[in-house]
Amino acid sequence: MTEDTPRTGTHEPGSEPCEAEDSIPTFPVVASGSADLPPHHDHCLGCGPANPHGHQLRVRRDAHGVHAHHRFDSRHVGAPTIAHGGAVATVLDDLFGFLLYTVGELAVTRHLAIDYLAPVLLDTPYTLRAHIHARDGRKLHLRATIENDHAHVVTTATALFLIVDIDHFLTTTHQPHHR
Ligand SMILES: CCCCCCCCCCCCCCCC(=O)SCCNC(=O)CCNC(=O)[C@H](O)C(C)(C)COP(=O)(O)OP(=O)(O)OC[C@H]1O[C@@H](n2cnc3c(N)ncnc32)[C@H](O)[C@@H]1OP(=O)(O)O
Repeated sequence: MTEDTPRTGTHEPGSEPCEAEDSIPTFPVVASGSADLPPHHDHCLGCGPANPHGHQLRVRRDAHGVHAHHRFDSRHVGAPTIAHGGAVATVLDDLFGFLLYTVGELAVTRHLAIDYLAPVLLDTPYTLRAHIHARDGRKLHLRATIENDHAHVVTTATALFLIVDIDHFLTTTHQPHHR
């Protein structure tokens, strides 16, 4: 761990931004019931407020994990009137990334699986929820749902995130893994 390593610890709601002065994102543990969690970084495709092409997801921690309210719009169209499955996956992957605020660690997606049970419609309100199903060492097994205003679940997702250290983001020589 170096002095550039993202900090972990307890975050008082609304007290400090996600990014340190040197622009290295931090993943402090954020208390349940707090206000919006900080975006991963300003230009994050899922949640960055400065990314005009992004989803600008706003996520809160709750007693079970994290949740968000979201509407897909015409930028995310797949089949007419329906959100593109890749856009839905983007938002779910990013939502999973907010669970890092419940563990206070850096982690990345190793596996993401999505069941599209019913179309996700454009310009329609949805509630997204994610929680940690199990932790096994550095493996985080995660689950998520998207439900409509009638409490019907339209999408479910599971993910395996692996905890990594800061060097993961600093090296440019990653080798692919073959399973
Ligand atoms: C300048 C600083 C910037 C900092 C900035 C921070 C930003 C933080 C942003 C977060 C924001 C989030 C946003 C959304 C989340 C993304 O978008 S993350 C981006 C997408 N993901 C990636 O790029 C990850 C690419 N993959 C990798 O780099 C490497 O594969 C990994 C994930 C580091 C894992 O490599 P590894 O450590 O060698 O692990 P590997 O041996 O493959 O597997 C580890 C274990 O998992 C098991 N496993 C693997 N796959 C499976 C599977 N499908 N099922 C079951 N088990 C499996 C293996 O069997 C193994 O088990 P054990 O043998 O240990 O018991």
